[in-house]
Amino acid sequence: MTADARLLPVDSESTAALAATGLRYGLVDTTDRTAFAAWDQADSRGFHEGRLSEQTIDANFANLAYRRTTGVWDDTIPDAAVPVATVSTWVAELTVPGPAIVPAWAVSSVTVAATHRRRGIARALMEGELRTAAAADVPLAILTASEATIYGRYGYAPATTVATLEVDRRRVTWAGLTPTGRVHFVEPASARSIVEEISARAVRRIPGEIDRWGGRFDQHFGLIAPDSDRGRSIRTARYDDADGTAQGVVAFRLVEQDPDIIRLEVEHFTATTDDAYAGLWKFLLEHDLVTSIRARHRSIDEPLPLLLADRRAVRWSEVEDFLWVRVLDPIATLESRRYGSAGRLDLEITDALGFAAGRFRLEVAADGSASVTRVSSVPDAGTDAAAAATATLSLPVNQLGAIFLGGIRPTVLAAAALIAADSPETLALADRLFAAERAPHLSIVF
Ligand SMILES: CC(=O)SCCNC(=O)CCNC(=O)[C@H](O)C(C)(C)COP(=O)(O)OP(=O)(O)OC[C@H]1O[C@@H](n2cnc3c(N)ncnc32)[C@H](O)[C@@H]1OP(=O)(O)O
Repeated sequence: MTADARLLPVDSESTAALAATGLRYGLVDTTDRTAFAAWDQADSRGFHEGRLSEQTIDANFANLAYRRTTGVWDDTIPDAAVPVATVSTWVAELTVPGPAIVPAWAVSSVTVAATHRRRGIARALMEGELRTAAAADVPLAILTASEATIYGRYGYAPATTVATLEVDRRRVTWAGLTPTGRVHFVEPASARSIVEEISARAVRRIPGEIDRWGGRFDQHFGLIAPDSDRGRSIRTARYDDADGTAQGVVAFRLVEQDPDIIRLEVEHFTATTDDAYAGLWKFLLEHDLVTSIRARHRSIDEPLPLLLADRRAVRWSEVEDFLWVRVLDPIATLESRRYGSAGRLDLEITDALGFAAGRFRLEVAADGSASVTRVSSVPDAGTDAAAAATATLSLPVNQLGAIFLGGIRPTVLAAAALIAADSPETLALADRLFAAERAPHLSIVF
């Protein structure tokens, strides 16, 4: 794999397709602040956000310059320095069941200007980035989607689910374990100075999480504009275990909707242990005067309700698809994770873009490790008795991405006719194999 994906040239096929319509596809020089600022403003406009302040551009320039930053320019428009389309990508570390880590081509900032939409620009960019990722030997691509209808056509499918959690604090009686450590209020800059190390440990425990970048913590902790109303409203606290080692960080703000209704909004929550998880939640719930606590992008199998005397004090809403996965290399992708049981399964994969198409044999050992080989798509029973006898799951590449992290069972996808198995036993085997140690969860938008 390339050491610096940022510098790989843009895909030649997409360059030619866009040039045929008078558009120029290229990389942004992320050492050039002026060029980066034009791209950053286009990205913000594409997401219907306001003009970025110089302070925000400075922060993005400092934090996001490591990414592969691409744009499409139309030299015939008045403000030709501002791209009419944007995408940024980087090689992230995705945690997979095991847990283990696999490099993933993270795709973000996909925008096309309202003046240039629906003429194939996004398709050229999405397909171009997939070809670049595959050529760089990155086994899969990932994204979080603004709409659920955009990315299936490129071979992505949702692999994790998130929900918003809201606690009615007046109903709370703590009934869970007694945390062994202590919570300390710390200033945001102090929390920021320790969170990277704590977060690195936390995300490696949870399939579906990716490694973080500094700017995301700055946002959560209000440090991009610390003197703004939002910056000043952020409170941060640290959880130290019984030995005094920091094991968690939380950032939150209090929103007064009415003198009698005060909501505590969780902006950031990292815990590396069950003890730290309980300690930080107990602390948040112990805020007198607060009526409710709201946290977005939480896992659907949070233990929080089980720590309270009245589990219905916790309500869930906005249960949505979150991390989308697109497999490019089935062998490297499937071999990167551990499986729920031993067994052998053939996967007959279709892929309109060609990357992952073929028949692949997944053989899982007793320790959950896998070896994957490409086998003939048309097995000859005479010469390949194993292929003829092997349980076979037939699926489009999207659905391979869906089941990869163990977030949805093959049986459920088969019930929706999205995948097919040669027998009910094959489906049951696929369910057992792809089961993960916990529900996969990504807790940030990117
Ligand atoms: C990972 C992320 O960054 S998620 C963020 C995505 N971006 C946004 O939501 C910002 C606002 N939206 C936009 O900027 C644009 O509308 C985009 C990027 C979603 C689409 O850009 P366009 O250049 O118009 O798309 P393009 O013309 O290439 O369309 C390609 C295909 O996607 C379809 N499509 C495009 N946008 C949408 C949409 N919003 N919903 C459903 N289908 C869509 C098109 O119909 C077309 O279908 P087909 O080729 O299968 O017939």
